[in-house]
Amino acid sequence: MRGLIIKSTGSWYQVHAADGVNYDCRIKGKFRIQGIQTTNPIAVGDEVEFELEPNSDKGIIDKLYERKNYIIRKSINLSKQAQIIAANMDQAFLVVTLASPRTSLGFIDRFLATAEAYCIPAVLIFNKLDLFHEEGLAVLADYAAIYENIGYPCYAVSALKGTSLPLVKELLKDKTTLFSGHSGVGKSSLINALLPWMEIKTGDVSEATDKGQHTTTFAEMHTLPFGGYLIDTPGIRELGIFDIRPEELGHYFREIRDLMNECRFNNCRHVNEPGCAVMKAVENDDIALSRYESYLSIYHGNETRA
Ligand SMILES: Nc1nc2c(ncn2[C@@H]2O[C@H](COP(=O)(O)OP(=O)(O)OP(=O)(O)O)[C@@H](O)[C@H]2O)c(=O)[nH]1
Ligand SMILES: [Zn+2]
Repeated sequence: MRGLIIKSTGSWYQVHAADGVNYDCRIKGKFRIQGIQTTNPIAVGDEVEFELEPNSDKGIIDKLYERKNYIIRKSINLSKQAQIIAANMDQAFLVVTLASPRTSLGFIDRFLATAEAYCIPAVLIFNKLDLFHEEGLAVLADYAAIYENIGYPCYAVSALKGTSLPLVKELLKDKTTLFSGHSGVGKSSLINALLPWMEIKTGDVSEATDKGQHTTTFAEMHTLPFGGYLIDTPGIRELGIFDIRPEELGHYFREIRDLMNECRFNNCRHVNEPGCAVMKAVENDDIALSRYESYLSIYHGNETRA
């Protein structure tokens, strides 16, 4: 039977099958992504084929269907190993805030570059709108403009007051959506406000995440009653930029990608080359300086964290 992985604990997988029932399944055999060693072969969002064991309601997964996309992160303690966080997403929402704890533009740009690399359309949700007055609203509009100008939809919402949440709900309908955001931006509050029956824990306490324990965190997939799925990534602070070679990075900044053919040298790094169309666009304010700075920061391997 064909099914969708909706939960994974590493050894057991919950499969939502074509008959509408959820089955607990194990894996048989090896599932490998070419060239990447993974600590978990299958993740939420994966489409699989499974068979029930004789006289049992438990199943064995024996086939993994090709993925449309997937996100992985490096395991810090096991070099070269990666963990697949989720697969087959239609879109990724990054919940951010310009209130406290403020999301840095560098963090946003890193996320967007990663989403580009994984071929997942990204949307920015600016939360805590209720805390802004005139001046703050102007800053918010400036920030949103940076991203809307390069084609990323932006929504300003308040999880607390419910502002603009129907719009966000509409975007979730019939789609598989990944929710990300660093601790304290109100991601759990937002999910609870959108889907009150889910009762995800919220609070100011952020669990002390020891980087060595990455392998114990799994994404959670929730079925939406109005159609679609929401994938929450608790404890995952950022998607990480997995093995993007510096010379590829320009491809993952949309506005840089659009201009790179106009640089004098076809191997231009857009760092200090003469005749660089990207640097010229930054000078002319056609490319936002903050975006270019993020490009340079990632290019030079600067691991700035929000
Ligand atoms: N003013 C205001 N506060 C909010 C809003 N959304 C969330 N908060 C507050 O922000 C804090 C963090 O909210 P959470 O929903 O726990 O944030 P989170 O992003 O899930 O963070 P973790 O639980 O650490 O992953 C809480 O004190 C919330 O009450 C909002 O729209 N407006
Ligand atoms: Zn250039």
